[in-house]
Amino acid sequence: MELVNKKLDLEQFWAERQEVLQSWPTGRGVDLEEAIAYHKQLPASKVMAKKLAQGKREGITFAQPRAGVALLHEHIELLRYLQDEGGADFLPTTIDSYTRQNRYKEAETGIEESRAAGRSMLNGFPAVNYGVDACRKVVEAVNVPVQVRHGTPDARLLAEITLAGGFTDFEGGGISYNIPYSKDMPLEKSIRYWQYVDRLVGYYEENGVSINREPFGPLTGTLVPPSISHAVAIIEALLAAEQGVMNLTLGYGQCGNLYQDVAAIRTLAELAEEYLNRFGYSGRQITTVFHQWMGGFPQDESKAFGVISWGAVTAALARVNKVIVKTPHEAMGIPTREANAAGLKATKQVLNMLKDQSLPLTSELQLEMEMIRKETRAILDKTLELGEGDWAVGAVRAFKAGVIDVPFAPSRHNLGKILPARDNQGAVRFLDFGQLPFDAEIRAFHQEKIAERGRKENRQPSFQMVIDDIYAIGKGMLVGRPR
Ligand SMILES: CC[C@H]1O[C@@H](n2cnc3c(N)ncnc32)[C@H](O)[C@@H]1O
Repeated sequence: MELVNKKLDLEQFWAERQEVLQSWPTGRGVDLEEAIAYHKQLPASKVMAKKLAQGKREGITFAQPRAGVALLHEHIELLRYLQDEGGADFLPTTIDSYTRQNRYKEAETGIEESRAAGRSMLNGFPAVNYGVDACRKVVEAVNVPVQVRHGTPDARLLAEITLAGGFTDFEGGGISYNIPYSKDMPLEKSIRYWQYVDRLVGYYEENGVSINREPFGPLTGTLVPPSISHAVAIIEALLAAEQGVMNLTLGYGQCGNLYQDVAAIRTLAELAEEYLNRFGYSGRQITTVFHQWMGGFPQDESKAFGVISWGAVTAALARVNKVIVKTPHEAMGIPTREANAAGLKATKQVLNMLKDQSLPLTSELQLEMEMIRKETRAILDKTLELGEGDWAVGAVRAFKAGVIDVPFAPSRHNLGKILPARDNQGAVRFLDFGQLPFDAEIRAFHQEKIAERGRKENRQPSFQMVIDDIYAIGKGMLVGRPR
């Protein structure tokens, strides 16, 4: 199938839906007209796009955890606990890894093993195996919007079932849920699968139901420079808008330097609006989400709370619409519900204490914003040129050429030539630009910033800095100083 950034026509979409809904027995439980009616009876307090709009109007930064377990009643109890004890403003349903790879048979086994063991033997909620009615039990058991969080390159059936099940937000995208999650899924395929997902959301929107879409901002979550994640997020927003998506939350994973992270959030919304309007997609609701540090965490729970709180401070000062919260069990694995709630409570304490404070627009902040604008525009404009005006084709060709290049990505479709490293203040810079389309001014800026660190550490900038930075936060630092 020739990839083209064009809204799927309904004939094509209906035909494909028959095949998608037959790929697992629970697909038979999806009735789109009935699902639209179900959504229309949901209270506004449970509709993500509406609550985000209210938060954006009132300048509220909402907090949301990640959470998902194998058994339906345990998952419901977990979400209720995170809502009531943790104070979650939005709830997730994190989907298990088998489901993310369309391996529903193994997910089924995982459910049976969990029942036998009396605890979750899956690392998330196997929504496809449970089907529409079970999803509705989850949505009806809580009082806040629930979002599907996962990492699925082919999320067509997962979207059909969870959206019919009353979830009002769906995370991911054809690039952001491929490059960081798969070894060998061609971008032509994953982008095309996500055009289906977005066309489904567009169909809900055309029938009066608002479903929010959230491209996965952090990507590999390890020292990803803002302009790289912004370029991917904005391309996914443009592809989604073409399919009729009207509500988008664009994301960014914390890097750790305050000015750079605040600059990243402020430029993300601004650049998204700029490109969406430039390409004729006006009237979209754009919100932002900040992910607390996505890289290696300290094992020590007190130190982990330090990292979580620093993420909360940055989210508050960036005035981001939503912050995704980490837990003090991050270094160990799936958190207990108490640890998950603790991360939420620490975050909300900081958000509440900072809601009446703001960060002045200092010259450092302005410089970081200007650099991110220049870099992101350079990547996006080159991508469109490679695509000869088509964003989907451009994205595929940009990755092949290394015009978009995600650090530490497992995908063989990612060139993997760039190298990030922190500068002396911990901001993430480029040690190696790979094939990125950056001019001499941008390159000189990064080279000087890293040279400054080299002078301070009395060592030549090298790959060793990258390695030191990857382990730094887990060891209680930000910049990976030499021992
Ligand atoms: C994107 C990776 C992030 O998702 C988190 N995560 C993945 N699965 C779950 C899960 N089932 N419950 C809570 N957190 C989870 C993981 O700890 C990491 O912070």
